[in-house]
Parts: sequence; structure tokens; C-alpha cells
Amino acid sequence: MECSLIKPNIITRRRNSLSVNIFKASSSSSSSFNLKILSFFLFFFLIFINKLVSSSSSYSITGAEIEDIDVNTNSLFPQILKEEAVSRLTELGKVSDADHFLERTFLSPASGRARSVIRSWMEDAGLRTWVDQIGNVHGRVEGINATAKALIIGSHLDTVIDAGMFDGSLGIVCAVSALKVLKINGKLENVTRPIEVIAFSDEEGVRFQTAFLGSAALAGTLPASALQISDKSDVTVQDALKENSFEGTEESFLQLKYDQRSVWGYIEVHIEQGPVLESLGFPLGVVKGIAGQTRLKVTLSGAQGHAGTVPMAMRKDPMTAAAELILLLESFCKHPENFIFYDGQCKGFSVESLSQSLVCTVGEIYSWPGASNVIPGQVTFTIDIRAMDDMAREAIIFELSKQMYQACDRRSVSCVIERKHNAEAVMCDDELSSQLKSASYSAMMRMTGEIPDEVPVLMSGAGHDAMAMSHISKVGMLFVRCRGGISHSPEEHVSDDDVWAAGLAILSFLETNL
Ligand SMILES: NC(=O)NC(NC(N)=O)C(=O)[O-]
Ligand SMILES: [Mn+2]
Ligand SMILES: [Mn+2]
Repeated sequence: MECSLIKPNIITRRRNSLSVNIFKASSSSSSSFNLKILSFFLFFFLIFINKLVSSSSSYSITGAEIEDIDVNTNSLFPQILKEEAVSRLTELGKVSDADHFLERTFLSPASGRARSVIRSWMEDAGLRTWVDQIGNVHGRVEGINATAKALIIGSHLDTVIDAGMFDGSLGIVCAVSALKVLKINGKLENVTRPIEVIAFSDEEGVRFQTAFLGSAALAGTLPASALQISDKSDVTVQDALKENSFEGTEESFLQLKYDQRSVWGYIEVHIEQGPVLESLGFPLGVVKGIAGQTRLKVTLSGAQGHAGTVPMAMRKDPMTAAAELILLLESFCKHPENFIFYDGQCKGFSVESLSQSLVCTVGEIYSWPGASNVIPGQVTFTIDIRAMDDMAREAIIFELSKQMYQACDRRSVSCVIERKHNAEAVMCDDELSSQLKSASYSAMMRMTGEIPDEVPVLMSGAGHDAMAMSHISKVGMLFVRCRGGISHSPEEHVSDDDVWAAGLAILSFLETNL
């Protein structure tokens, strides 16, 4: 018997002539479903193994490799990879649109200042720089063969609201620092293929609710119609581009796409944003895969009225409807096994793995008109939903939407569910991952003078520019330990030594592979 989720492909819905919702059919097959579930289990298995193994683990490194590693501190470039990198992160962490917290959304005034600062650091590292027509900052060195396929190293310069200073910035700063070391060593001009560092203009998707605008434009996965997406103030992407002196035309937008034949690979260093590396006692880890994600916008419209005069039984209150829907979402994501069903033999196995990777969040909610003595006329909230398995995510979205509409019907409230963003799960390339693993291993050995345990391998619940870049390139990612697993918060912290380890790992990767 086939083992697959029972799910319909398309849901269409109309209500009060307001709502039309079409959910895309998932193209995942049940075999890829099983594969992802398997890799999910592999992740926990590897963490388990990591806990067990000692320095005599199965990871082999030869005597020659150990001798090659110079543990002289000066060869570790602490002034550049640690002190300067940390001071740059601190500087960038102050480039904000808000006075008392860090906020740097796509094409905001602060993002313009961040572009200039990052560009000057790239130039300081000996790179040729430019800013493209969607605000991505590029720094490139051609090396000895300008026509060879390029290695791209990237991360993003935008932030969430009330952000920490490492999410995105860490990857940019560490990459630039590693290239600066190559410049000082006189190796930069001799790299065997072009290296391009890119600081992407939008990964968080805070302003336009659709993420990866910078990297997806480069990967060619964004249609030109994305120019017409508008933010909360009804400013379109096109308006925002023009306000920032970019062309903002369809032509300039479509020209951003990189020819995939010109790209060799994409690597990204990123703060882990979770607690795994800290719990394992490792500064660095290799990313095996990245969970798929969907963002929905739910708009509930009821009957606006007087808080003192309308009897409870006669209300059509979108706020209480929102409360019910949000709790329904929480039940779905805590216990998906109660809401979606599997046929036949895979029961148990798939449900269990889904409930471990599925996470759902309502992070934004607005009410109109927003006054304490007014029954709201309209409430809007967002849903962020992620899982390692794309098909399971689609099944949850389908069933959740169905039950949300039913709840709204019972309350005589109109409901519109729009899909604002979608990114399928991505697996990292095996070869790049093992190169990054060796680079991390060697960085740790160079820093401590000891042979470390095997570098952990972990999955990412957070989204990354690597997801967009995977459409034109093989991708690999390194995670850097963070304090308490905290991110998307001003409490986010990476120790100075771990910043150093990350820079040194990129340097080792470049020295070994280019
Ligand atoms: N690394 C991130 O914080 N990424 C975030 N942004 C996107 N687009 O995924 C997220 O929400 O996970
Ligand atoms: Mn983030
Ligand atoms: Mn990020």
C-alpha cells in the first residue's frame, strides 16, 4: 500500500463575494516525502551520535593535515577575523531606522546607510564593488580565471523589528574579513575562480511580507509582478526602488537574474538561532537542510459597533473570531495527528516526524479602528508555518484553512486567507557540506590546538537566502553557535571567539578549495 498523506490539491473559496483563495498544489511526491522524513530522523540521530562520540570518533584526519595546521596565534588573524569583525558587527548593529532598537527593513533609510558601510568594507578587502538594481551589495575578485564559475558567499543586510545584530550581518562580515586576510596574504588575486560576496537587501520579508526579495531576484524566481507588491503604507516595491534612486522598471528587475552557468556554488554563514550547537558545546555546525515556509495573511471582517450597546449574542466580532482561529492554529501545530491523516503503513512514523518539525506563529495582528470602546470592524493577522516536509505543510494549510472558514461561518464573520510567501524545503549539497565540515574542523583545531569531535550536522527551521540561491546553484551553510539559542531579539549574541571561528572557517574553506 502506498504511504502518503491524504490531501486534496486545490482549495477554492468564496464568501460574501469578498474571498477568493487558491492554494497551489504541492508537487512533492510521497517518495520525496519519505526521504525528507528520513533525513529529519537522521538529524536527530546525528545529534545523538555527536553526544556519544569522543575525540577518537570516526571522523578521520591524517597526520599530515594536523602538521599543516599552524597554531601560531598570528596566523589566525585575530585582529581581522575577531577584533575588527566584532567591531564591524557592533557598528552595523547601530545602523537602524529606530532610535532605541535595531530595525532595518528592505529599502529603508538605514538600509541605504548599511549598503554604504558594507561596500566600504568590501573595498577595504580588495574587492570590486557595486550595488545592483534591487539594493544587493556585491564585492568581487576575479582571481586568475575571470571566466570560471564563481563562488558566491552571501547573507542579508536587512533585519526584523527589534532585531539582534548577528542575524544576516554575521555572514556578511565574516566573509569580508576572510577575504581581507587573503588580500593581506597576497593570495586574493590568485584564487582559481571568481569569488563574489553578496549582502542581500531582503531576506526577512518584514516590509512586503514576501521574503528573499534580494536573493530571489538574483535567482530569477521572482516575477516582474513582484514590483507591484505593496507594504502597509501602500508603497509598492517599485515605488520604494525609485525612492532609493533605483530604476524600478521591469527590465531592470529581470536583468538581475544570474546565469546559473556562471555560478559554481553558494555558501552562507549564519547564526544558528537555536540551541543545538550550544547544547553540544560546538562553535560551528554544518546545515543539512532548511525547512519549507509559508506566510499567510488572514483578514476577518465583521460588524463594527459600539462596545457598550451591542448585546453579545448580536455581535459579529472579528477579534473574538481571530482569537478562536489563533488557538485553532496552535492546536493544529501542537497535535497535527489530530487534524491530518495518513493512509496505510506509514502511520505513526510520518505523524511523529511531522509533529517534531512543524511550527506555527502569529506574529502580527491589527484591529480596525483599534479603540477600546469600539467592536472592531476588521482584524488582520499573519500566520508563519514551517515544516521539513513540503507536502505535510501543504496538507496542514489546506485543512487549517478549511476549519478556519468553518469557524468564521459559525460566527458570521467574513474570512479571506491569502498566501503571501512560500518557499519549499531545501537540502544542502553533500560535497559543499563536507568541505564546510572540514573547514570548520580545521578552524576549531587551529584555534584550540586540539583535535575536536566531529562537527555537528543540523537542520534549519529558519529560512535563508540559500533557499533562493538553491534555484541556480548548489548551496552549503555553516551555523554559528549563539547564546541561549535566542534570535530575532536584541538578546541575540555570538561570542567574539565564535565570530573568529566562523571567519577562520571561511578562510580555511577558501584556502583549501580555491
Ligand atoms: N534566518 C532567519 O531568521 N530567517 C527568517 N526569514 C526568512 N525569510 O525565513 C526566518 O523567519 O526564519
Ligand atoms: Mn532573521
Ligand atoms: Mn537571517
